[in-house]
Amino acid sequence: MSEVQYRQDLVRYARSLFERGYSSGGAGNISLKLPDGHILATPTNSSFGDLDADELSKVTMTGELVSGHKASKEVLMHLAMYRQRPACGGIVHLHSPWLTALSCLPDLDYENALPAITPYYVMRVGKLPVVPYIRPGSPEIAVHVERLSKEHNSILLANHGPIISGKNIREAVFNAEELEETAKLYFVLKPYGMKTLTNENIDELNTLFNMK
Ligand SMILES: O=C(O)[C@@H](O)C(=O)COP(=O)(O)O
Ligand SMILES: [Zn+2]
Repeated sequence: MSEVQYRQDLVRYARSLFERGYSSGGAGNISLKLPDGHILATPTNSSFGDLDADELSKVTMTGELVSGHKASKEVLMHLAMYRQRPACGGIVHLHSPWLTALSCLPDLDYENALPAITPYYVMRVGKLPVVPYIRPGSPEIAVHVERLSKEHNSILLANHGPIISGKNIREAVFNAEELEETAKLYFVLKPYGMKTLTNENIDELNTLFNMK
């Protein structure tokens, strides 16, 4: 695939997320790994709805701008995740409504904010650890993300939103969609209580269908 195609892919997935309400205004950022080892990211203050493929920020793995507009203020957080997950090819950070609502709950389990309520959530994500609230753009977020990324493809930033990775941008978006749906289910079920999968159920899924 050429770099032009990677750029078009990023623009297309961003627009799709925007049109379906996963991101609004200038919220969120996306990146992917290019075959040359550089990272292509959304510029700071850009909207997922109207990205220009030629203006995307191309940065080195240490964050220097190679071309395009100034990168997202969260680029260090993305780079921390790529460093810890060598097979990762795409990352999305969203302010999607259900996950952002989840990130604001007072009684969050910081080890795992979303229990194993469905098999597909277990296959794609499994566990969702939480980083305590830190202001957006702080390099300190990257330190926490680096600590958690080795074991987890998705992390929730308290009072902010999720950062979600995948083998490529398509998989990262699929994981984000599954996670957002699971957060929605969690809120729908919370007043009634919910039956979660057993450790045996989870082990079986991880053996047969691990997509993480
Ligand atoms: O919440 C924030 O301010 C950032 O995390 C964000 O989502 C958008 O920042 P930029 O990518 O720098 O526009
Ligand atoms: Zn954000």
